[in-house]
Amino acid sequence: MSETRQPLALPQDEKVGVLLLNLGGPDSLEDVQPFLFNLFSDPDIIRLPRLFRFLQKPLAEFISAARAPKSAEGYASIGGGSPLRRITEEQARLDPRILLVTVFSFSQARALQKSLETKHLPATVYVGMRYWHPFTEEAIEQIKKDRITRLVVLPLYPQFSISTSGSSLRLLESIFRSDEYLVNMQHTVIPSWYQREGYVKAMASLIEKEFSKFPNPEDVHIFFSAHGVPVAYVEEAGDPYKAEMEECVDLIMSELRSRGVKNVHSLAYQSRVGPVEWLKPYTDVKIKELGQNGIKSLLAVPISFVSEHIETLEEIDMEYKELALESGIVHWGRVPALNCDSTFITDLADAVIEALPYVGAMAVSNLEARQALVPLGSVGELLATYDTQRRELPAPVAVWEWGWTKSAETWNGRVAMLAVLVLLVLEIASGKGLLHQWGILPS
Ligand SMILES: C=CC1=C(C)c2cc3[nH]c(cc4nc(cc5[nH]c(cc1n2)c(C)c5CCC(=O)O)C(CCC(=O)O)=C4C)c(C)c3C=C
Ligand SMILES: [Fe+2]
Repeated sequence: MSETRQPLALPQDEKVGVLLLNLGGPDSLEDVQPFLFNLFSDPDIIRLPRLFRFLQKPLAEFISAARAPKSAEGYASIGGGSPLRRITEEQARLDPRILLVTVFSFSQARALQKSLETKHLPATVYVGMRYWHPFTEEAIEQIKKDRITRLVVLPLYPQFSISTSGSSLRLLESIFRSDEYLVNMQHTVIPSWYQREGYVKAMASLIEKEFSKFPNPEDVHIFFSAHGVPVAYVEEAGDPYKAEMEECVDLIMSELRSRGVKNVHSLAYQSRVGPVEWLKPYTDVKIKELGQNGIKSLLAVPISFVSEHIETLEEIDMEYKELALESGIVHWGRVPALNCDSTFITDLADAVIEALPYVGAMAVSNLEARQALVPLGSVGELLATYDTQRRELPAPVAVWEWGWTKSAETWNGRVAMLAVLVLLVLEIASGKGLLHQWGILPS
């Protein structure tokens, strides 16, 4: 973690790139529905049975239209769009002059590039989002234009999940496979990094700092809230997310204990959508329970994401805060996201430098890499270590809300259109049906 690391001995014609992968979020309210469409088109978010894969896009169209009004309300309440792009771009390439002016809004990409320069590694840091601009495909185009020869792929999720880093890596795999330049470009992936000392210390420091804002810091309940995933991801597809999350919380708590912090803590999962069972305890249920049990001071710690986003700014800061106060909690606090925290960014830079020797090499020969739940390696090697059978998973999102609602008529129309589409596809595929009988389609 020192700034005085020796320059890396790289051949002169090597050009190093770092690709930060992230989720992406709508820049404006008009972007909400197309953003949701991209999200629900992802088979790692809604995995349909093989026979029904052709319905992925119509279904995504349907669900995104259904969810857009509620989702847009959330984005409207945080200023009309997601701050994710701005923060992530700033995380890549930090310009210290501008930092003095607007400290908080600085993106991780800028910061990481600056930190790598300080550590004598000239590298270009790119941002590739999964569901919105700048898309991963756009970042890859730039990487090709810049003639990058060694690439370190760094998903900006501390813990690995099939639905986040896994989905981004699957997309990368398909892009890499279909391009001659990329097939030959050497790369490695840092699949998860919640166990890194710098990350753990940075999180512990942020938590400690918030304590001082409470009247009785020793009574504060530390409440880790992670984004949930459906239970089936963990139990049926082998997603390591839950195990990594629990280990991550243990590591941060051990660091706090070593600093003399004795506070009680708990972990819950937020942001579930749809009717299927998600990881428990649910954040809202747990908050109520803590209130009923007489907890008066609660410090919420968002743990699955390193940037401020809709689920910190709206769900935690507004919805959960209100619920906590209604449940009897008197003193509420929230730990800010790491964003461009210098300990964190410096540690990410170290992670990149440590991963570089594995670019193009089989990381499984490295003991430390092998011990991780998801080992360091190339995109292909990584995807071979988990979820290999790509089992069918229940759709996490409600496709239909029963009951006579205001939008029922619109939805009847949409359902009818969807049914016609399904019948049409089935008829074309089978060569049989009414349209063939009536001579509308040739036999
Ligand atoms: C580790 C983080 C995340 C996991 C795991 C995750 C899984 C997951 N998410 C959905 C559905 C939605 N996610 C949405 C937004 C969103 N999700 C994450 C992170 C994780 N998701 C972030 C950071 C964001 C916000 C981006 C931003 O704009 O700031 C949304 C859209 C918002 C909404 O309508 O609530 C949906 C929908 C599923 C189904 C899932 C696991 C299967
Ligand atoms: Fe999500």
